[in-house]
Amino acid sequence: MVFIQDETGTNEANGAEGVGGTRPRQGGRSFPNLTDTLGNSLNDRLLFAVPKKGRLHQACLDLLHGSDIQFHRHSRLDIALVKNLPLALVFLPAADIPTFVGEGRVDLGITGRDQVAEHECVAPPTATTGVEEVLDLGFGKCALQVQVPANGSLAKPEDLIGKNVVTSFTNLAEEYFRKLEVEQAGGAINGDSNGQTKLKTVIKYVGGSVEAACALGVAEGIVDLVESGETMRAAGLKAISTVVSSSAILIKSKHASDAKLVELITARIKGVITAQKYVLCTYNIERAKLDEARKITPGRRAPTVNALEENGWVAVQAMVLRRDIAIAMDKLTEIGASDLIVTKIENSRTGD
Ligand SMILES: Nc1ncnc2c1ncn2[C@@H]1O[C@H](COP(=O)(O)OP(=O)(O)OP(=O)(O)O)[C@@H](O)[C@H]1O
Ligand SMILES: O=P(O)(O)OC[C@H]1O[C@H](OP(=O)(O)OP(=O)(O)O)[C@H](O)[C@@H]1O
Repeated sequence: MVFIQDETGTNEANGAEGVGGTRPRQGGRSFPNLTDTLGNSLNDRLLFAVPKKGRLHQACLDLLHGSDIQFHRHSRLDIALVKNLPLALVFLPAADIPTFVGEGRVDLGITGRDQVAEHECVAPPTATTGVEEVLDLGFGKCALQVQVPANGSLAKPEDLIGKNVVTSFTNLAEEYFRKLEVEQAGGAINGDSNGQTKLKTVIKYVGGSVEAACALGVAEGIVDLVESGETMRAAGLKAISTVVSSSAILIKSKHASDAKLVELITARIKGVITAQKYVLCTYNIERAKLDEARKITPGRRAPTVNALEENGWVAVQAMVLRRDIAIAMDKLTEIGASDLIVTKIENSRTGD
C-alpha cells in the first residue's frame, strides 16, 4: 500500500527550493490516506512514479542520482519527499505506473513501453486520459515474444490458436491472438453476447517464471519478455514472433501539474542519458588531415578545433557515441592522430 507518515513531525515541503514553489492542488487529485501535514505538502508537489522493484528499479535510482534528485526513502514507505525540488517520488510496481499516470493521479513516471501497451489495451487513451511518452531512456531493452518448445512441432504463432498460452501480459496476448484468429477466419469470427469476438486460444495469467509453463504442461506456448535470450534457451524454448519491442520510457500525464518542473526534470534526465551514451574524444592531428578526421569524429554539431603551438597541428575535441569509440580510435590512429584521450562524460545539456 502506498502511504506516508511524518515520523519527525517536520514538514519537509517547507525546505523545498527551486522551480515550482507552492502550487494549488491539481484538479481531481486527492490522497485520503495521508496525514494532514504531509498530505498538504504532497499536494504542493509534482508526483513522480518510479518502479519499486524489478529490472528497472536500480537504473531508475541511478538516473535520479545523476539528475541530482535528492531524497531519503524511509524503510517500508513507498513515498519519498525530494529534498531539493518540490517533487515526491512514489515507488510503485512498473505494471501499475501507466494506470496512475494515465488517470492523472501521478504526474510523471518511468516504466516499460510494454507496460504502457498492456495498459492501453484495456484503457485506450482519450482526450483527457492516458499517458504521453516524453523520453526513451535507452535501458530496459527487451521484446515481448511468443515462445514455444524448441524441439516441438509448433513453428508459427497460428499453430497456437485454440491452445493454451501462459503470460503476465494477458491483454497484449489476447489482442495479439484475437487479430490472428480474425485473420485466419478471413475477417469474421463469432461474437459473444457483448459483441466481443470469442477467443479460441486460452490465455492464462501467471505473475512470474512464465518460462516454466510449457515444461510443467500448463501451456503449449508462452508470451514473455526476452532480453539476452538466456532464460528462454535454458527453458528449452524458441521465439516465433514478437508482440512488442520495449525499453524504459519517461511518461507524463495529460494533466501534469507543473509544466515548468516537468521540463526541468526531463532536461536533467535527458542530460544524464546523453552523458551515458557519449564519450568525449580529444586528439592531436596534422591540419592537412583534419577533413578526414572530421569525418571520423563529426561531433554532435561539429568538433571543436584549436590551433596547437606546434606549426601545422591542431587539437580536436568531439563527442562520440560510446559504442562507436573503439572503431573511431582505430581509424584516427590509421590517419596519424596522436595523443588520443577518451573521457567519460559525467553530465550534459545538449540543447536538443
Ligand atoms: N530481462 C529483461 N531485460 C530488460 N528489461 C526487462 C527484462 N524483464 C523485464 N524488463 C522490463 O522491466 C519491466 C518490469 O519487469 P520486472 O519483471 O522486472 O518487474 P516486476 O514484475 O515489477 O519485478 P519482479 O519480476 O522482480 O517482481 C518490464 O515491463 C520490462 O519493460
Ligand atoms: O532474456 P533474458 O535476459 O534471460 O531475460 C528474460 C527474463 O527476464 C524476465 O524475468 P525476470 O528475471 O525479471 O523474472 P520473472 O520471471 O520473475 O519475471 C522475463 O520474464 C524473462 O524470464
